[in-house]
Amino acid sequence: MPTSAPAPILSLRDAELTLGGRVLWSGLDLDVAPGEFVAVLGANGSGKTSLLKVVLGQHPLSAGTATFLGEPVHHGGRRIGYVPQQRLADEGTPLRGRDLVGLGVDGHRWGVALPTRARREKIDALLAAVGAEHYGNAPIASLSGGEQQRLRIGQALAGDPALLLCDEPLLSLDLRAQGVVSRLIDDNRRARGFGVLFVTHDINPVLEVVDRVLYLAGRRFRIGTPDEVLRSEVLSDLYQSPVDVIRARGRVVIVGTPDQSHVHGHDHDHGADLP
Ligand SMILES: Nc1ncnc2c1ncn2[C@@H]1O[C@H](COP(=O)(O)OP(=O)(O)OP(=O)(O)O)[C@@H](O)[C@H]1O
Repeated sequence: MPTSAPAPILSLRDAELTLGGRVLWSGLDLDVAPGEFVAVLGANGSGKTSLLKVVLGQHPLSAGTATFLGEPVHHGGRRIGYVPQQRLADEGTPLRGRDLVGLGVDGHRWGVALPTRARREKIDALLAAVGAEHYGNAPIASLSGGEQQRLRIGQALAGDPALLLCDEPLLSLDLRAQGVVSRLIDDNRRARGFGVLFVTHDINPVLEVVDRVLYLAGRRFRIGTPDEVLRSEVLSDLYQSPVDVIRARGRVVIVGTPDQSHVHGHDHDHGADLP
């Protein structure tokens, strides 16, 4: 008997987003299945972060629908984890690693505090899930970018998300930490079955773990596997100008997009992230 595909956790239908009088994208159809890892790529200003904000109920669509677990998306919806685009913690912040994770635990209790011991055990379990048990008591400002990102992911997992939204979580991390954080998200989505919508300007650190890519450019988009989307003819058509996609040593390099800073694959070779 044929088995039917599981219902998507997130569905956008004929979705259009207008911000500041400008249409960022339109006609967007996107389904994210349970456990699926979707990377969101595209030029600066193409509306990647804004897509996450639509899912968070912070930006209303100008047309179409967006549903999460069968209900229209809305602000403050439960079971969506969010790792925001943020720089490293300020020097002098008094928060320890476990306090950061604890904010996630408390944030999902809707005013009903957990007993102290249960709360501590939950935080310990989350620290272990992200491999951060050794620095739970360290002030977060003393931790590396990769260590802080682990804690942020632990915080985002506190609400048992069905969907994890990540906005450039690898920014400012070195190559090794990018690999560690990517694997951590991948391991947890496999173990816990949540879907992932992962905004990134560089596909390479997650190329091996993504199921599909959503590429936004010039109000339009393409969705498919990396092999289907990251092709010269597909991106040239999307950008309406010649773009070359080069595969070299397992990496994808995209050359010729109108947005000059958006060149995948060059940045890490030089050990620095482009903005
Ligand atoms: N609240 C808002 N009101 C008006 N315009 C906005 C608002 N939020 C974002 N924008 C504009 O919408 C466009 C898309 O922004 P967004 O942050 O989604 O792009 P992005 O694809 O994530 O870009 P980047 O790769 O540079 O982070 C930008 O031109 C931005 O200035």
